[in-house]
Amino acid sequence: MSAGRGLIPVAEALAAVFRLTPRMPAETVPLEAAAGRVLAADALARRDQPPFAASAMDGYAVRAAEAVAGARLTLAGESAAGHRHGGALPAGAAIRIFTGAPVPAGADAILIQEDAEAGAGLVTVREGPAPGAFIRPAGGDFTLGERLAAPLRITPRHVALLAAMNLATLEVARRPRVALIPTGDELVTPGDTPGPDQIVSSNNYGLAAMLAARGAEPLLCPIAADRPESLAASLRVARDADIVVTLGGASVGDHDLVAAVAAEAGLERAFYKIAMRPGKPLIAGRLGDAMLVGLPGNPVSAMICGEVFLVPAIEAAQGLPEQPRARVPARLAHALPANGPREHYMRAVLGRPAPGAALPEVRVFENQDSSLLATLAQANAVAVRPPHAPALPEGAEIEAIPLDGC
Ligand SMILES: Nc1nc2c(c(=O)[nH]1)N[C@H]1C(S)=C(S)[C@@H](COP(=O)(O)OP(=O)(O)OC[C@H]3O[C@@H](n4cnc5c(N)ncnc54)[C@H](O)[C@@H]3O)O[C@H]1N2
Ligand code: MOO
Repeated sequence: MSAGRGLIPVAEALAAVFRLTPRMPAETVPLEAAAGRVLAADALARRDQPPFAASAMDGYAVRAAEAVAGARLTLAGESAAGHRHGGALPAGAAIRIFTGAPVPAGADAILIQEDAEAGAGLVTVREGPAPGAFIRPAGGDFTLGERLAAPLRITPRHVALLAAMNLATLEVARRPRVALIPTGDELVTPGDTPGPDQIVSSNNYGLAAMLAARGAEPLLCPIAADRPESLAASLRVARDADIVVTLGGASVGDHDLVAAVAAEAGLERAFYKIAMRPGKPLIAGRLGDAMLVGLPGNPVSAMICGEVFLVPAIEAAQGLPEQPRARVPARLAHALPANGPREHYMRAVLGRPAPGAALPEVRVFENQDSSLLATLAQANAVAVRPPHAPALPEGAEIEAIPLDGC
């Protein structure tokens, strides 16, 4: 089906963005700075964990065959976490032991203290443990050389594991530097006093937050005025970044300068104008060693193009697989009209399944005007409609991209 006059399909545009995306070299960071970064080389455990058979409970290390109900065992010493008992367990004896302490040689079970009575150098067994009870075998968690394979986005759970593996530093992909250049005489910085015809620049801040959450280092550039020299100067400064993102000025109006000024600056354009709503005037290409992405100015267009193109690019730049945003199937809570020629990314709220239904329910905002940031903030997903999709009744299945871990 036609994507609409000369507009390229979203999937093709994303494939081009992946081809343009620069891949980041590895750098070494301390463990405490590793969360959120992408592991660039396999991390290998530097020891077994636990490094010795350890007690899982407070009680007595015993031989299960001797520690039967009614038996009286001689108390022969103590093993605490960090201070093992020097010798082996003598015959007919028990060794006091605490959680995390090494199990003495000869012991094969832990008699928990609730099942014993102690006094006068003796331990009387109330209920005997099964062989192996409450002993964590050496290497039961992981063993020397066991690996956490790259590439991998490091979560707090991985940080705990990497610390236990005795790794103080890690090889991770460098953060891609993303220069964000807002354009337009109408813009002022948040906190400034706008003139009567001015508005506050929002796209650069929203995108900086979005991309930083995916591991990028955003660089907030000054607002470029609607004059070619101003934008050209911004591009000269920004091209040292890995990814240069212009905001606004992408369309066809007399003051929309990005395509012309970027071409003048040496942009090797990969595409301009895509079959996406919102986001039609998207531009991408290579500018020196950087990828340039020219986002539309309408705030929702910029943010949704950020989610659909820049988030996957930032992940790929850090060595993660080239993947479009994950979609989930959902059930429409209401009917939708037929779609036009552009793939439509509709702000929506994804909720629980309706009673008796398997799929989550999705409600699409009625007003999808690409200037409305309030509805974007209320949305937790975007429902996606292919070009020329037919009208859908209530209850029809539709795909949605969950946002922000929804
Ligand atoms: N005749 C046509 N007009 C328009 C077309 C078209 O095909 N033919 N496309 C429309 C579409 S779709 C979009 S999207 C916009 C995109 O235009 P630009 O990328 O050139 O964006 P601007 O004109 O610079 O700005 C649009 C709008 O967004 C506001 N804006 C810009 N930057 C920011 C910012 N950093 N923070 C907040 N708001 C921003 C700007 O003030 C405008 O209101 O073009 C349509 N027009
Ligand atoms: O593509 Mo524009 O982004 O429809 O508003």
